[in-house]
Amino acid sequence: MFSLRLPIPLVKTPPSFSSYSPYYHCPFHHPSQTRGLIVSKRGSATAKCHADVTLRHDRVSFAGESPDPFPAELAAEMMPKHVAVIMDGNGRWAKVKGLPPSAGHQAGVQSLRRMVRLCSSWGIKVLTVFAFSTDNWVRPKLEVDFLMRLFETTINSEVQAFKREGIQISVIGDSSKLPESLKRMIVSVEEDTKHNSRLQLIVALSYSGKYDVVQACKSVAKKVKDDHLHLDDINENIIEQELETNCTEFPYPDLLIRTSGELRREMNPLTLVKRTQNINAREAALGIGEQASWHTKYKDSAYVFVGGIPFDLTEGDLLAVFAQYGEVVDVNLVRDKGTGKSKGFAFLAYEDQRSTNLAVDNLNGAQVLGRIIRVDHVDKYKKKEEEDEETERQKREARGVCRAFQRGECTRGASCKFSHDEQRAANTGWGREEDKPKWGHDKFEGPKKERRSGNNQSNHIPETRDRDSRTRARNFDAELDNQPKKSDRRETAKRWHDNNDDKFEGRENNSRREENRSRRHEDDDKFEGRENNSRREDKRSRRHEDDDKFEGRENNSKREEKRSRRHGDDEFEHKSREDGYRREEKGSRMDDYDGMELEPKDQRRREDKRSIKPDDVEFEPKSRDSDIREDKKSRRRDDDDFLSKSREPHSNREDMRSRKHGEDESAPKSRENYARKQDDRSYRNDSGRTESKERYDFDRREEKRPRR
Ligand SMILES: CC(C)=CCC/C(C)=C/CC/C(C)=C/COP(=O)(O)OP(=O)(O)O
Repeated sequence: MFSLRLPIPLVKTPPSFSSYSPYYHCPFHHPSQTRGLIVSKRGSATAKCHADVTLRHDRVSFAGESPDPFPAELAAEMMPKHVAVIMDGNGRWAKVKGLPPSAGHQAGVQSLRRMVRLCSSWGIKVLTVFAFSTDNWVRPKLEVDFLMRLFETTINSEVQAFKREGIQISVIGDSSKLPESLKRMIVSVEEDTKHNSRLQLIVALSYSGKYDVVQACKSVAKKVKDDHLHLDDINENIIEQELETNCTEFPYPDLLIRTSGELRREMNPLTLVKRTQNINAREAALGIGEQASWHTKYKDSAYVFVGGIPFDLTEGDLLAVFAQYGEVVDVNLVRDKGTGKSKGFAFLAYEDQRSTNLAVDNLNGAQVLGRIIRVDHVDKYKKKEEEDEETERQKREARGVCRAFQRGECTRGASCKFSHDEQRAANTGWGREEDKPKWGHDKFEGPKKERRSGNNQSNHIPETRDRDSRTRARNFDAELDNQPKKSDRRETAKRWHDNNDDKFEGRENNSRREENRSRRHEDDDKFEGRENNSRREDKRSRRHEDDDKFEGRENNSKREEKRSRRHGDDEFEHKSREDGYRREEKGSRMDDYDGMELEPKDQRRREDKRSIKPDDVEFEPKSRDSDIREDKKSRRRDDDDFLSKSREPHSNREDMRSRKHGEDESAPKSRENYARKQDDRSYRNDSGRTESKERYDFDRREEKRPRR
């Protein structure tokens, strides 16, 4: 909820898992080590290992038996009062380490222990941890159960320490969905710690901003209904009072940390300008010297970044402006290669690094020809070597033919990353695959199939949350390959795939299935509720069957174009800092810089709204409903994934999977069942056999997603 209020600075924290990893205390994986967090091994070996958790707090306690000394390099006056932490990245952390997600969550608890101890030692008054959002309920049941037990056991085992250390516990969120035992425990721990005042630990469980707004509205509405409040008296303050986040003296976090280390990259440039100005102002007010200043972090870089530069300005103009603070030895005004026009941002180097401090302090936020420029330090500027024309040409050719160029639509001219070779364009529809004759023949068979293949990891595995969860099943095989006895598993998998080739793999069979499916779906039109599905199927079969019709090809090539452009960007630009700045610049161009003069509060709200957008996209995929549906569909698969990824013998899983496929092939009992099976199938078939639906849906979403 608080995120609607403040432009909260996001801080990247490397996952701070020290040598102490709870996972290593799981006797199931590391029987030799059993100190600290004990995972009891009751019941079924595979299921219970991560489901029954007892915590022994003889290692790292929430509350600090040995308070951490305050770091000398931090200024006590500048410490945040309220720190909020989104506890994400557990799954990713575990995955990187080849561990099941449960191990990631357990490691998260250890991080939380350290955070509580630090906050308590360093005088931070409020720590909010976003542990489980309302969206998390769609996770596999097994994982949800595991987390609920983890919350309960963790908090329960620390009550005494909380009391002893003066830590107050408050839990916010929709408690109606929580298990009864957890609810009881929450009531009791809140009561037991309510008079503590050293640190308030707010645990957000089953919480989301929307949930809070809704419950606040209901509460206000009830007051109006009960005549305790008049309609005309409802204002922001009234709503604010009803928010659950208002359970503390300092409701608005000064610092928001995502433990995954994810950053909100596209922060509004104006916000960045103001943020730097604020830091400078506070440093000046506190009389912080050069040594302790934030500038010292950049003492090894003589480069500054300049954004928001009026497009008419030249290198000479920049030199004139920046030379006020020292001798400028390099100016890289970034220009479009094709048109030569300035892109509105530049990198400048001073001969004396200290000049960068002056330039940042004095020119950040200055107006140049009516635009507010942003000047900031550059951590590690890597001077881009100019490539000679021949190298560039070779790279372009290697990337393949520009699809837009083939359609006569490319507007990038010489700056296009792809080949504009007329001859190649005439011969090929598929970039690098130019050896084969393409038009009208094997258009869908070659690269496209390759692209569809779920096994091809290099093919842009989507990274957002929802997509990630949907691709888990597909990554499943790949993950297994990394497990011990790799070769055996590959063998088994190969044998299985070979055996089932007739049933599932062949292109011919695939298209026959598609035909059958589309034929069956024609009948479906008669049935209410199935219409959309049938339309989708129709489209799909049209794409497959109407090779001669250009429509399908065009759409497809448009998608391919988008995709390849994305690939191109990812490969050659995205990672670079320059690209980050470029995106910022796009944002800055859209900005109304008059905002600088605004009242701080209004200003903050505007910036807030802007800065929320990118994150919303990140957190809230386009179609929440459909994602939830898909998540539900994949729940069974996720359960398997969560439980037994690294333990269950591969052959067993392959067996199970083959049985599932066998069922799929059986005649559907009813139309509804059939439809369900069709949907399920797209998630079960890991190796791209029925990925067409998934791909199709994915492509649709991609097409709808606003381009940056
Ligand atoms: C007592 C108490 C409050 C304990 C906190 C326990 C804890 C660490 C909770 C976090 C649970 C969770 C859903 C994390 C998201 O990680 P993820 O699986 O979504 O990771 P990902 O972002 O990599 O997918």
